[in-house]
Amino acid sequence: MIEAWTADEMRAAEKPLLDAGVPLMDRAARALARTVLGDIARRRPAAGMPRRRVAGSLGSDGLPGEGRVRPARRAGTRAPARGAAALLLVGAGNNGGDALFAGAHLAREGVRVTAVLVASEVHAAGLAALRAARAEVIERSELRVPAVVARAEAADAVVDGLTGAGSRGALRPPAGGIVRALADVRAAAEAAGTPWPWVVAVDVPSGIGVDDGAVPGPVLPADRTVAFGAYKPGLLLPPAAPLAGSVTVTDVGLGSLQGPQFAGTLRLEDDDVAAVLRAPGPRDHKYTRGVVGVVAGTEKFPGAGVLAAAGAVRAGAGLVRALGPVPVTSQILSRHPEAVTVGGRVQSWVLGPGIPSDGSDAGQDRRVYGALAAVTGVLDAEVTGGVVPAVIDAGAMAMLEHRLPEIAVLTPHAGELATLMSGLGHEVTRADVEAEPVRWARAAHRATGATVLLKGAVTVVVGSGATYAQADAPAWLATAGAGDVLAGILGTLLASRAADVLADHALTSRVAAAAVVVHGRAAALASGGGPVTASDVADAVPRVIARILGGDHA
Ligand SMILES: NC(=O)C1=CN([C@@H]2O[C@H](COP(=O)(O)OP(=O)(O)OC[C@H]3O[C@@H](n4cnc5c(N)ncnc54)[C@H](O)[C@@H]3O)[C@@H](O)[C@H]2O)[C@@H](O)CC1
Ligand SMILES: Nc1ncnc2c1ncn2[C@@H]1O[C@H](COP(=O)(O)OP(=O)(O)O)[C@@H](O)[C@H]1O
Ligand SMILES: [K+]
Repeated sequence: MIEAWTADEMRAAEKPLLDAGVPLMDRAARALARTVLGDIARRRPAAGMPRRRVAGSLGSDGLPGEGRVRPARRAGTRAPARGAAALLLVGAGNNGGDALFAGAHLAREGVRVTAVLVASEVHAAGLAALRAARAEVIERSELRVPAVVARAEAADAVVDGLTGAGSRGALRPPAGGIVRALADVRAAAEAAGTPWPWVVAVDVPSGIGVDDGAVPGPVLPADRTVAFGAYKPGLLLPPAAPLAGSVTVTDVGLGSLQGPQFAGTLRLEDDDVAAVLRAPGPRDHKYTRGVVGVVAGTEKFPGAGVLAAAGAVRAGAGLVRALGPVPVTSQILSRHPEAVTVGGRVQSWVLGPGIPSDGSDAGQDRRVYGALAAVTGVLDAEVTGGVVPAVIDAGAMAMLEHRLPEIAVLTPHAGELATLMSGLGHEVTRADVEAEPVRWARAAHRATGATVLLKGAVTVVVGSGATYAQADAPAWLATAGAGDVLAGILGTLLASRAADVLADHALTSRVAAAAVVVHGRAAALASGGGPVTASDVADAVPRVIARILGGDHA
């Protein structure tokens, strides 16, 4: 499990260490420099490769004689980053201090380092160390944006040490102007397929909301972020998370300290998902494993029913009851003959994929209302079979009449969340939700009572406890029907854990996050770097679950 620490939690944890004289910044800077050196070396294979050295002249055949070839030096024994250029963007605080000390290490390794001081006062000891290592310094008073951009373009690596955990709001000038210019040039280079230096962010990409993942102004997207001590929430949460590139957490000595007291922002890893998945034992039978009721698909959109059923079946439901008009259920049966199309008790519901709320659905809306009565407990258990968890997707989100329990999971994408919240009296557009997904997912949880799973490149799950932020899927997953498969997978996981989530409603968000991981991993496995269909994703689910349960992580 990845557990993020907020800026305040980091400060509280580091204080006793700093008071005791633990050299946190020195450790941070060394780790940062090591990472930058490694990245530069990897990106300059010619410099890092062992080189055979030929002595004397060639033989008459044009080849050097064996005796005249000196053995290659082992890779890594030369300083592969020697002669490379690094540009440091240095802000006023400790984040800039980390960059300056790291720059001194880089300069001693033979890297040509230029530090751009973006504040009039920077970390004094760091600047002294950098000057002692004979790096070049561009003072705040000499700053010209075009010249900084030109330096960046000529560099092998850019180290972003403008702001870290002490950042507040959008980057102010001149940092903001420089970052906007660099981000624009980077975007243009990427669009044109031209090379651009490797960007390493110190602790966080400067300008992101450290605690909430906001992107209030310009941010230079990083290829790698070297985070000190722990992930910060903004490295996990959208929309900032993708700007961090790949995140390396460096232990600066906080490792043994207690983490956050309250569950804040979490990301599940495979071991955590394995603990949620319930593999059947010898005493299990299909009813103990969990029966999933699927009300999905209409004559207009039968495929959504097929895909939701596929997700449920492939994720290991004991039984899937697919309910709907014959033209839908016959298609589901032809693809999934193991499903049954008669009603009966279920341990979870999957409601809404492929059901428009325009009255054209041959009774699917009535089935959804009936199931929602079971989920909310507004009808007697003797009528409904009792309260069970549910996935409420697509059209079913427009049919809510009562406050929901946390065991109900709403699964909107940003557009659907905007519609849902607008219906509840909040003026909110899709763009608003995309700009502040966690804020609006939390608002939806408060307004409806349900667990809210907001889909996107980073999917967030919000209930009464921690916020989960999962980024397990390739962008190829953004394809029609992928959400229907997720609804089915989640229905099966909720059915298998129904007793647990009924006993502790707050567990629902963890089960939902686990379903997102299974779905994302299945997309990655099915994709292999290329396009996927929603059906491919469903087909890959059994292999992904086997790998996760077997500890053979996909
Ligand atoms: N917690 C840890 O374990 C460690 C933390 N260290 C570093 O310390 C950093 C935190 O240092 P600080 O508390 O000094 O904070 P920062 O270095 O993040 O930033 C504070 C400075 O940035 C300026 N600033 C803030 N918001 C700005 C904005 N929007 N536009 C322009 N300037 C802005 C402030 O005026 C202030 O001068 C961490 O991110 C990390 O890099 C490391 O040195 C050592 C290990
Ligand atoms: N850029 C992206 N990268 C990774 N996954 C994505 C991206 N965009 C969307 N997804 C995922 O693809 C799925 C799309 O689901 P949804 O929007 O409900 O589509 P549909 O209604 O067609 O099934 C969700 O699981 C979502 O998290
Ligand atoms: K930074």
